[in-house]
This record gives sequence, structure tokens and C-alpha cells, in this order.
Amino acid sequence: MDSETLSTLNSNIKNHSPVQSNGLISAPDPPKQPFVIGVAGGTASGKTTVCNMIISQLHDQRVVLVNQDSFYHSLGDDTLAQVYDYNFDHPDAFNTELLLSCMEKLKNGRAVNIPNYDFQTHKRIGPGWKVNPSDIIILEGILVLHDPRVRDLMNMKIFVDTDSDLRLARRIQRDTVERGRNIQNVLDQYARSVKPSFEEFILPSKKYADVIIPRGGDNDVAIDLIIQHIRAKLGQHHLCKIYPNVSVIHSTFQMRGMHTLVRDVKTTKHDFVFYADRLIRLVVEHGLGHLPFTEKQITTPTGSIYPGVVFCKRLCGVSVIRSGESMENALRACCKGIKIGKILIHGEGNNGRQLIYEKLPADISSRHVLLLDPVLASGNSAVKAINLLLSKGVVESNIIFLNLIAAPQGIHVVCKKFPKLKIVTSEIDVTLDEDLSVIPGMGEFGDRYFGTNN
Ligand SMILES: Nc1ncnc2c1ncn2[C@@H]1O[C@H](COP(=O)(O)OP(=O)(O)O)[C@@H](O)[C@H]1O
Ligand SMILES: Nc1ccn([C@@H]2O[C@H](COP(=O)(O)O)[C@@H](O)[C@H]2O)c(=O)n1
Ligand SMILES: [Mg+2]
Repeated sequence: MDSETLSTLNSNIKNHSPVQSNGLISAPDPPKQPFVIGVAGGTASGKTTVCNMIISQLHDQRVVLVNQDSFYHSLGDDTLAQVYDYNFDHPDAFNTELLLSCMEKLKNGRAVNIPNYDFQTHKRIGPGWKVNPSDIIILEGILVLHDPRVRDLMNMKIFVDTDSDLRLARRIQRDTVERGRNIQNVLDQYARSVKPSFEEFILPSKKYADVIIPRGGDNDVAIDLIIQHIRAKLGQHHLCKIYPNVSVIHSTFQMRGMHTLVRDVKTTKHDFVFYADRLIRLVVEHGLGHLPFTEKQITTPTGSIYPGVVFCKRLCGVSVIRSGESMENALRACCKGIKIGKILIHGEGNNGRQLIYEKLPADISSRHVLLLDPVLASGNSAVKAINLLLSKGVVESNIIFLNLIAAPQGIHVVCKKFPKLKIVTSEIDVTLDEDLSVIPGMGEFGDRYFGTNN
């Protein structure tokens, strides 16, 4: 490899930019998007308290908190003269356009200026404050789940659900201490606008929440579950967020070690086969976990009842010759007596793929199909194979495509064309090179596995 090719490759890896090649779908990977959490709920329900708990427990992440309150319209003198008639709990009290534009910028990795709102003067004060883009953006406020445009920005929607009497008691305490109000003001405002608007706008938005937290900050279990979910989502490859049907096996040091061996150019054929087989077994087991099951209670030798499940029986494997045949043993070891069909597709580079040979079970249309190919590269062969299965009457959502490694380009091609099919892989690689080889990849899998490389 000459130094120019090497430097192009390195820059492709660094930039995660797929090679533009012969019409192959090669949209560059989007920048890593932050995870946006919306936290709504009635006044003094504990939204700010819950957000602070989430932030402190996510201490190893970059988190930014944006308050909807910052986007209250500043009141002019005329309105201020009649402030007791003003409804601060109506959607029109907020500058939602400004909120949307700030959130869009943050989502796209740009810093923004957030206004500073003063609850005593009902006005914006000072120049505001600069917020930098972060891994996680939390948007908190009474009405953040009300407007569909704001909801659409969110990856997770939370509603803090606290008893109304408790909220009123807390609000009296907070507003008299922190917001310069007297008890009579707070009670009048509550009866006149806070409670009616809660019933008209805030409570109905609860139905959009993914998670409802009863008792707010007192609910440690709910907050702990939310933290776990956020951590899991942040660890996911961005393609799994775009395509929910792509499943990457949870990475462990054991798996990284096996990948290190199979990817190493110096690994012997013997070791390559051994570690590839171990990885294949994991992929097959993981893939089987996506099959439907029925519940079945059994009695154990101790006379106890065990609430078990029964595996789906109508299954078959289909290997894409020749590399896919390396996955057949693992499938047979997991599914006793499973039928396995074969497909041979010819084609090089990005030129058309041709079906050369196929032998599939006659009743394949009524089966769940595990399609076997260790490497998903451009996706061209995969598309040919999947189209053949569909033409035989296999239901798209009954196909699980199993790979050891997958290139982003192949994932885009397959998932866009077949959104109901599932892909299970053990690692998503960086890109493809000009020859449509996966980078960093593991070389020509079939040659290394079957010992036909020179
Ligand atoms: N679990 C709780 N127990 C006691 N006081 C609480 C609890 N959660 C919140 N508070 C208090 O209630 C008031 C309102 O809580 P806050 O989190 O600011 O609500 P919100 O942001 O929904 O208006 C604050 O003074 C806060 O200290
Ligand atoms: N000038 C203002 C602006 C808002 N409010 C009240 O604040 C409540 C929202 O804040 P929370 O922290 O309680 O969610 C909302 O219910 C408004 O009535 C205000 O009193 N004065
Ligand atoms: Mg608050």
C-alpha cells in the first residue's frame, strides 16, 4: 500500500467518512447527536429536584440543563400593571420559537445563549448565559411535553407526577422564600390560573411521557432506572439509535480480545478459526434471542413451579456461500436438526450481483430465517439474498441477518430497504475502502477461515 492510499484510509477512519464509490449509498455519518431528555410536570412537582438528581448521578457525562422558564416572554409595562391577571401557565406565556431554535442548535453541536429570567420582575435580565453542546441535554419545565415540535426533539420524555396538595404546599413555601411573593398572591394565582392551566395543558401532556415518576425526587427506584437507561443509550452505536432493528452484542473485554485476534493480520489460520467460531456462537445465540417464544410453566424435580418459555420451532438457517457456511456449525449446535438452505451470489465491487445457486427448504415461507454471512460490507449481496427470501414468501420481519462485523454503509442499505428485518452483529466497523472492503475489518473472511489465502 503506498503512502497516499494509507493516508486516505487513515483520514477516512478518522473522519468516519464513507468512500464515495460508484453510486453506493455513502452518506457521511451524522455527527454524534446528544441525548435529549424532557422533564415536565405541574408546578413544584419536583422537576428541578429530579433533574438535579439525574445530573449528579450521571457525573461522568457532560450534561446541560435548559429551563423552559428561561423562555418566558419579558412583560412590558402595560402587562406588568395588570400582572395579577396574567397567566404564566398558558403555552402563550413562553417564546417557544426561541426555545426551539436554541434546542436545535444545541442538538447540532453549537453553543447557544440562553436568556436569564427573573421571577420577581417578570422580565429577562442581563445578557443571558452561554450553554455549550453536551452529550446529554435536559429540558425541564411545566409545558415541555405540550408542543409537538418540542416533544419531537426528545429521546426520552419524563412526567413528574406529584400530589396536587403537596405541590401547592411546596409552591407556597418556595414562592414566598425564593420568588418574593406573599401567601395571598400565591393562593390567588394558583386558583385563578395555575390550577386551571394545569388541568387544561399540563396534565393532558402526561400521555406523551415514556416514564412517569410518581412522588418526584422521593422515587429513588425510578430515578435509578432512568439513569441506567440513559447510560445504556449513550453507550450504543449511533446507527442503533437510527435503526432500532440493528442489534450489536454488548461488548465485553472477552469480545474485544476475540476481535483483536481475528482482526490481527498475524493470527494463524488455526487461531482465526477458533476465535471466529467463538464469536459466531455468540452472534447466533444473540440472534436466537430475537425469536418469538411462548410461555410455559414446568415443574422442577423439587416440585416447584418454574415460569418458563418454549422456543419458536419454525426456524431455518440460510448461509450465503462461502463465508456464511462458517456459521452453520454454530447454528446446528444451538438448534438441533435445524434445516439450512444455501445461496450463492456472484459479483465483484459495486457491480450488479447475480444469483448463481439456491437451495432452500420448500416450506421456507412459514419459517423464521436466520441469514448467515459473517461480513456485511456494501450490502449488495445481502440485498440480493434478502430479495430472494422475500420472493419465496418469507415475511420480512421473520428474517434475522447475522454477521460478525458490519460496515455502516451496508447497514444503511439493508435497513433502508428492509426496515422490518433485524440485523444482529458483534461490531460495527468504521467504513469501506475503495474496494468495498470493510475497514478496519478482518480481511477476506472465507480465505482466512477455509485456509485458501496465500
Ligand atoms: N421530595 C421532596 N421532598 C421535600 N421537598 C421537596 C421535594 N421535592 C422538591 N421539594 C421542594 O419543593 C419545591 C419545588 O420543587 P422543585 O424541584 O423546584 O419543583 P419544580 O421544578 O417542579 O417546580 C422546592 O422548594 C423543593 O426544594
Ligand atoms: N413571572 C413568573 C413566571 C412563572 N411563574 C410560575 O412559575 C411556575 C413554573 O415554575 P416551576 O418551577 O414551578 O415549574 C408556573 O406555574 C408559573 O405560574 C410565576 O409565578 N411568575
Ligand atoms: Mg423548577
